[in-house]
Amino acid sequence: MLSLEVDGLDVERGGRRVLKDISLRVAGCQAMAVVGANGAGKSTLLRTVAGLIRPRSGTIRLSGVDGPPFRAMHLVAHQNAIKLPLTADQNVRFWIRTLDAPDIGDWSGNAAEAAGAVDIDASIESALDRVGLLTLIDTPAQLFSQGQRRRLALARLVAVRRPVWLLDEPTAGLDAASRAAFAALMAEHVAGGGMILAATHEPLGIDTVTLDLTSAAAPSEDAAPAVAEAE
Ligand SMILES: Nc1ncnc2c1ncn2[C@@H]1O[C@H](COP(=O)(O)OP(=O)(O)OP(=O)(O)O)[C@@H](O)[C@H]1O
Repeated sequence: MLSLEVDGLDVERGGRRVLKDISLRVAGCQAMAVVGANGAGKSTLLRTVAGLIRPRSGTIRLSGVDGPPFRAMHLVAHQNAIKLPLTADQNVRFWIRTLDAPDIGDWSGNAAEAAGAVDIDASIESALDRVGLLTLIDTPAQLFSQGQRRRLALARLVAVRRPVWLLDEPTAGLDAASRAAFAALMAEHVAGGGMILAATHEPLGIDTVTLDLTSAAAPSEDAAPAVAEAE
């Protein structure tokens, strides 16, 4: 059973305590919205769970997948991580070739996918279609608007199936129709056994449990630990 458990996480950045005693539990089929004021530590939490920041103390345990945890996760951060001179097709093709991880096991129950039996061209088209970019498949990303660049970044989630989505303000810059389409995508991911941990300032349009980091932004010694449990 897919499960993410974070216990007693303390993180310092620039010599300052940013997260203090954060604990959370999320299982497969669940989504958690991480909320809080600017600077509360939402991005820091996602980056720490992704293994990009070493915590001062605390534990992060992902169970229910084979192989190293980072290969089971997608982090879509503020930076879109797309290659501007490449077309939409070439960007998605690059992700499939570099990020595909058949060694994480059959977490979604799709044995063909887990065995790597996928058609790359079909995967690219389907991913771009899901984010409304199929008509721009051969257009270089540098000609895309900011919202289109964000949608291309999100296409990675469809093109390369990974069970844990760490999303940093995923709907920033998206219009209403794109937000609704992405909400449908997140709902499908969760219904298929996946997990979402999303930092956000706005409702995601799916069922979530909430972890509010506001109290962690200026921790005092007697502050209650921030704990969220997904039921
Ligand atoms: N690279 C860094 N070096 C030092 N301090 C940092 C760094 N990045 C962030 N911080 C500090 O860590 C704290 C938390 O930042 P973080 O980006 O995690 O907040 P956030 O809740 O995601 O904010 P926002 O809602 O504005 O995106 C802030 O006080 C910030 O100044």
